Amino acid sequence: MTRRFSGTQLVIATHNRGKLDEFAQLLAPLGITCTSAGNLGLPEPEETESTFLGNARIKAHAAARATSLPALSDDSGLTVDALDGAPGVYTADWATTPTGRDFVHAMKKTHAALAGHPQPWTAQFRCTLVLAWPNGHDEWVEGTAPGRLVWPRRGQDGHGYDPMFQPDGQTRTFAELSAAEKNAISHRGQAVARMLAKCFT
Ligand SMILES: O=c1nc[nH]c2c1ncn2[C@H]1C[C@H](O)[C@@H](COP(=O)(O)OP(=O)(O)OP(=O)(O)O)O1
Ligand SMILES: [Mg+2]
Repeated sequence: MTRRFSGTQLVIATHNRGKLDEFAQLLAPLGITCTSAGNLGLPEPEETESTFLGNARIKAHAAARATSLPALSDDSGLTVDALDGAPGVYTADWATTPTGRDFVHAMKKTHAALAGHPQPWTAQFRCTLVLAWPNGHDEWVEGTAPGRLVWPRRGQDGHGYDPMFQPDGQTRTFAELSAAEKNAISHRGQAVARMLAKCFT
């Protein structure tokens, strides 16, 4: 049986500021109090699974256990068709440098991997959301945003790989869209809509 959320407090199980800002906007209509794992100072769990769902479960259950509150996690990434789905669950790892995460580095690495591959460089942003309760129950949904990678990268807004991702039906990249425009079509926006329909109605 699908379990429904009936509380007044929810932990967003992320340490990513860009995701958190998007969740704040997407969940604002619910009128519930949201805190985040990052702002609570919870440790960032190791993402040791090989699927988005597996890693989303790790993050949601860790935060739910630590806070005794329901927790919503997001595991997401970019799958590039010409790269057989890479970077996929390793999308964040491609940003790793000796001095921390650097998404300009990650985008350059992605562009370099596409050398010799004909355009369009079709790709998808994918998001799996897990809502976990302290007793160990969870519910999950997915969202996908199809599009293509562009180079040079364009736009100042957004986060992560947004400047090199142009969603289908748009001439602008995610980083050139307003937050509301991105949320209306993004992998995360679609997954949140599905989670709201599944567990918050
Ligand atoms: O809308 C997006 N716009 C641009 N880039 C994005 C987006 N959504 C995911 N991404 C990229 C960033 C990160 O490199 C990876 C997710 O990795 P992922 O482990 O799920 O997130 P994270 O480590 O940044 O934060 P956390 O695990 O604390 O939620 O995909
Ligand atoms: Mg992560």
